[in-house]
Amino acid sequence: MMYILAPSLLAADFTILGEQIREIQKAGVNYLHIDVMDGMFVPSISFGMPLIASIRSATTQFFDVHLMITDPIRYIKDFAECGADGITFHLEAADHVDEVIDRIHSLGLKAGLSIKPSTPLEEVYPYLPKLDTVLIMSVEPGFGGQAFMDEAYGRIAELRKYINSHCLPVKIEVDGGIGKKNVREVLRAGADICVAGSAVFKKRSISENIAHFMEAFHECEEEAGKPVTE
Ligand SMILES: O=C(CO)[C@@H](O)[C@H](O)COP(=O)(O)O
Ligand SMILES: [Fe+2]
Repeated sequence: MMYILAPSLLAADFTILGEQIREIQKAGVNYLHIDVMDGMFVPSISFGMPLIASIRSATTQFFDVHLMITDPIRYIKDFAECGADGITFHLEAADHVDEVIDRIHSLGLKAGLSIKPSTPLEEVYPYLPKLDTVLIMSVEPGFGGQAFMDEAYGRIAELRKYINSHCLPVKIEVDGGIGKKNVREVLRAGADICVAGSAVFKKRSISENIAHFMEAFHECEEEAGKPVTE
């Protein structure tokens, strides 16, 4: 099991964005989580295609685009063209979820489906065989820097149990309020990919912050690899 850290660009310092992206890559992290908000599906507006296209030329990292937008099918092609490697959209925002997944795959990208904290987990089950990732929101989507909602642990564990029992290769991504204090619990509950904005970009240096995550990842990887003894 190899865990993935997905630093969320939303918390970056945009005056030195290029430098910060290089620092993440230098620390060995090959993923960037890019939150797109439209002011409709969520109250806030973040950034869109021009920013993604601009940073695309600066890095080979996997661009994990998290669309918090209403009716996402309208923009899948645009996000593919500006450099997304994977697109995750919200189940609550799409009328025809299957169609959006198919559109993402037809453009050669990984497809992810996200649910808000109040959406019943079972609603993603019918789509699991087609998906590359499920993104469990551990905060209300819309803003960085919020506190992790503890109810997410049970949802992650339940989804992990379902995925394993059906032998599905889909990955579990968890987004919102993850830091060095709770990352181990998130992984133990069953996450594969941890999104972290504030905990990567704020307080200490990016490289120190990433080192804390890597330490937790290694510990939990060892734990998970251990034979179970009773
Ligand atoms: O999608 C979202 C928020 O809607 C997230 O990706 C946040 O940007 C994560 O930030 P932190 O909670 O880690 O600060
Ligand atoms: Fe996100």
